Amino acid sequence: MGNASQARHALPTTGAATAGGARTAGLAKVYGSGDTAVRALDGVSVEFPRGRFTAIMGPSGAGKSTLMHCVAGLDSATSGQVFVGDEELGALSDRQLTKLRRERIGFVFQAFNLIPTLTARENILLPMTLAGTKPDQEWLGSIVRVLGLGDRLGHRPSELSGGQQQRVALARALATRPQIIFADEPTGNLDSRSGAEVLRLLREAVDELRQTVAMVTHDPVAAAHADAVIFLADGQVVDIMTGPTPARVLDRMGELGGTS
Ligand SMILES: Nc1ncnc2c1ncn2[C@@H]1O[C@H](COP(=O)(O)OP(=O)(O)OP(=O)(O)O)[C@@H](O)[C@H]1O
Repeated sequence: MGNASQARHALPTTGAATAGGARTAGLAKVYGSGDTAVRALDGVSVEFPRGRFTAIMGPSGAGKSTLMHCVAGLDSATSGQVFVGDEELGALSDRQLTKLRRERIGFVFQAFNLIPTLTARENILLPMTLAGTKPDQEWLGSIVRVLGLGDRLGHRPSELSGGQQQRVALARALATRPQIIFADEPTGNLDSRSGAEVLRLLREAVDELRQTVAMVTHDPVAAAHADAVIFLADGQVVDIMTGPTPARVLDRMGELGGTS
């Protein structure tokens, strides 16, 4: 894998790749009402800085998925604000939000979510096929090179290992040069070797392709690949750890009451 600064020079720089990451200001999310209301997020102000890899951790029910869904525009805030780049999501119409999600946000899921009848190449190009836009061949070439998918592009998901399928899913997320990629337990369905490979590639997407990544995980080893870890508990940010190591993350999770 080439030298990071060389790769940076070799890559084209377009608007989407250089615009800001995402952030929230006083974000609150309440599900339901009255006696059954659940305050899933309670005044969360966090930043997912451009070109950085941020992990989100916390005990079960802490609000990790809710935070990710609100920042990704999949769920609306009850109060407070979410910004993707300069765009405040609450100010957008449904149509604008759908467009922003399609063009500026990438998703990587635990379950890969590839279309079984399409080849790896067709899966990677699917967001652009749906949007009727042309792929940037230079950018696609960079992605395929970094992810090591060159000899797998003609295969269908059933002909690929779990790790290879997740690499295709990551390539699909990167293909539109999103402003931010959300990864939800991306190694949850992988053996430890394939999981480590996917984490290394997420790291390279940040270091070599200058992408912004936010990842929800329960795994301290996975979180240690990030530049910073946001810890949530009961819908609030209780800590932000920079330069995480598995041991420090594990300790902090222990204090918060468990690793899941
Ligand atoms: N659609 C919903 N309706 C009602 N309550 C919800 C809904 N989604 C989440 N909640 C509640 O909001 C709180 C936060 O849930 P969330 O899924 O964000 O937590 P999490 O940290 O991702 O948990 P886990 O690690 O178990 O996935 C929980 O109490 C959950 O039960």
